[in-house]
Amino acid sequence: MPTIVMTPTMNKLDGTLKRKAWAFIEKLTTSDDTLGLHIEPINNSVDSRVRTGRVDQQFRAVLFKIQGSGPEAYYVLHGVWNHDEAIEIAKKSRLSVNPVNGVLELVQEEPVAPPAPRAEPVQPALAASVSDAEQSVVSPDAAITPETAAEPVLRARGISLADLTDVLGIDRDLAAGAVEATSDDALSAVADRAADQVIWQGIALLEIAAGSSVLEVQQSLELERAAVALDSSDDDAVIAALQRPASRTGFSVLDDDELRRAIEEKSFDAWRVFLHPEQRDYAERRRLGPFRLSGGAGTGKTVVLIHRARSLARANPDARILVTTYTRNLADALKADLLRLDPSIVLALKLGEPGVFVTGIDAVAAAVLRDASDLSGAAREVLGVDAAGVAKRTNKNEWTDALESAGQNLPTDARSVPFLQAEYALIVLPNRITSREEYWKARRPGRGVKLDRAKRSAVWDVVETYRRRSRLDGSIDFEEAPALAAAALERSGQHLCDHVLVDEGQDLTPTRWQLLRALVESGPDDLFIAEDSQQRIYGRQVVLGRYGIGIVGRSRRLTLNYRTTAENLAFAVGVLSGASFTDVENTEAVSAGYRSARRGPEPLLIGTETVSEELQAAADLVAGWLNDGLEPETVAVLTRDQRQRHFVMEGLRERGVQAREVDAGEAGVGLPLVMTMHRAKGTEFSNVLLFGLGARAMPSPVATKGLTDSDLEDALLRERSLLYVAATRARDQLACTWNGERTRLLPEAAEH
Ligand SMILES: Nc1ncnc2c1ncn2[C@@H]1O[C@H](COP(=O)(O)OP(=O)(O)OP(=O)(O)O)[C@@H](O)[C@H]1O
Repeated sequence: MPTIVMTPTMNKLDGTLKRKAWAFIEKLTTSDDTLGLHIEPINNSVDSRVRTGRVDQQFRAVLFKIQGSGPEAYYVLHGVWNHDEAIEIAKKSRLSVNPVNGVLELVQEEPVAPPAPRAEPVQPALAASVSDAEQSVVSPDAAITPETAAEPVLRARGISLADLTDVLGIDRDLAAGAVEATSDDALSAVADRAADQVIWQGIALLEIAAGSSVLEVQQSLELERAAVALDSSDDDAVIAALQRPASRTGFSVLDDDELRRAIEEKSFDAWRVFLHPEQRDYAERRRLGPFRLSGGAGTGKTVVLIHRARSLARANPDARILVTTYTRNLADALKADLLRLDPSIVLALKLGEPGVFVTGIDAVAAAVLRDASDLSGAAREVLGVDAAGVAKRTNKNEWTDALESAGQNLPTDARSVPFLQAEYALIVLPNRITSREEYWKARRPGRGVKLDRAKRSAVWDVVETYRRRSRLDGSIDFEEAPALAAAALERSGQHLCDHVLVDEGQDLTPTRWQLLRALVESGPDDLFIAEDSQQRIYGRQVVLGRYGIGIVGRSRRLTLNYRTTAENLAFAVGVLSGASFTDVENTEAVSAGYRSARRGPEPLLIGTETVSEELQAAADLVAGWLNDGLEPETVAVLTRDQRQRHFVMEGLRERGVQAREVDAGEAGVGLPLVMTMHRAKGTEFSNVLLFGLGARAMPSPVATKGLTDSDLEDALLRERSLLYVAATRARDQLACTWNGERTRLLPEAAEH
């Protein structure tokens, strides 16, 4: 059976043609002699290995047959086109091994785009010199005087043509275009052009455009020099080149299972097969201890986590692997993605059994508590009581009631439910404080409000009251449950997992981290943490080192955004500007260097006078998108809270636009969706409308009411992050509406 190698173009077919193309591939997998496939070479083609095959009367597949020294051929599928176009494309397509780095490329002998202004050969040594670069700056038709001519962007950064061609292996014309670019936009445009030709070169130039050095690009794409000169005409060299990490951004050798599924589904998800070398490395390389993968929204952290779970499961089918995250909706989505990546993966039915167990972190706590052997010991250690009811969760109002009944002596800056809840979750529980005396002595780093002994006593009065009431009620709260579970595990000396992988780690609270730490023994591949501190919309900033999770030196960041267009990304990053975020290692989180592989329309910003006008604008936008032919479920309207979600649903309905209100559970298909920004975490849509971005609605008055100064600061940070999360859900078109004054969290941009 021949080996089938896919390129991304094979996924761009629609309708009947798609069906026929996959039927063609299916036949090809059995034998290339199959009657009717008409696999034929093309006269006068630049690559003698190119073939066309008959998809139907009108369409032809263009493919390469690589025989090599093995018994079976490799078929590299380039794409499917109308007969005449296919012949033209086949004639000029060449599979070529990059002479600098051994990466496989599919190139067109005649460039599709007009040649860059400076196409004549340049001696690499000379190209690096200033005089040469100066000559090449001025395009013949640009009326720019030497005084006004802008300096090429890359020259200012000390990057020469030779760096791009001879060190990185970038095509000479593209490299010439890049070194001549006098603005970031012009440089990005060259990167876009490169991506249309050879994907890895597009990524390399995008990384350069975003500020990476030549060495950094070399490392990120694993572009070390080819050890031997590779000969493109040698089939075995081509087959070897397929394995280079950067080749795998544009070519995927499907294994039997993947191929069978792709044929069944008549497509394959790019994220399943075309990983960036960095993503592949983070998914596959074994680590000596906890590993943190950070990165902006849409950079593929979840994709890496899912690939890593599979890789660990494949390496040891008996391993007990936990994949978890903060909310149940997200855990369900992770499970669905894991099964999409690999339906044969063995899911564990219970925590602690071999296989991959996917569930929300609170369900993990509940599962541990259900089976814990020494619950009373854990209750004594954490809560200072002999027994705790672990099946029931404490009512949210208990803190308010405890504050009212025992908070008379509290200082003003500690007299709020959010303050007390945070003090309990960040200090009391993780330190297992069970007495007033212990609380007096506790260290309280990062808590803002200073508390002397008397003030601490006043806080403790409320904590004690809260605990007493919960005990009478027979309940524990959502912070206590993981604290107890962690203590129970520690007392049992048992580790229920061999590997724990956490998504959206920034939202986890200290006791949840303690639980994760207790689930898995410290050692190789114990914890893999995907997180983005700038997307923290729950909980408080946490420093992992305080909970036995030492990451030092095992932290990496992804920066290439696969989801959002450059326009939406710039807008979303603008939401973050002016605020400072601290990550789980207690260092400043940065958003510099994020870049997008895609371009699209500018975000639409629509301010109206009245709320009814805003609803009308929303209804018009959504109706317009549907009229343009978007699949309804790829359109989402996001709101700040549930009340507004109902309001928008009603407003759209009154204006003739049917939509589906999404809360917990699956989003469903067939209608545009309306959900809160919180619910939208981890999802993505083609077009997204952020409704209600007025100054009075965001920051939310409810979320910021009655807070102490430092709590308010953190709440405002979370509001900003929430808007960032919401804005980064759009793949293509982002729109924002408000009535009256707009929120100050929005970055400055033109109104439409
Ligand atoms: N190598 C890849 N090739 C193609 N698509 C990719 C690749 N990596 C990620 N993607 C796509 O990019 C999008 C974002 O990926 P993912 O959800 O993993 O990002 P994330 O960093 O977890 O985002 P967020 O923080 O917003 O949840 C998804 O549509 C995913 O399929």
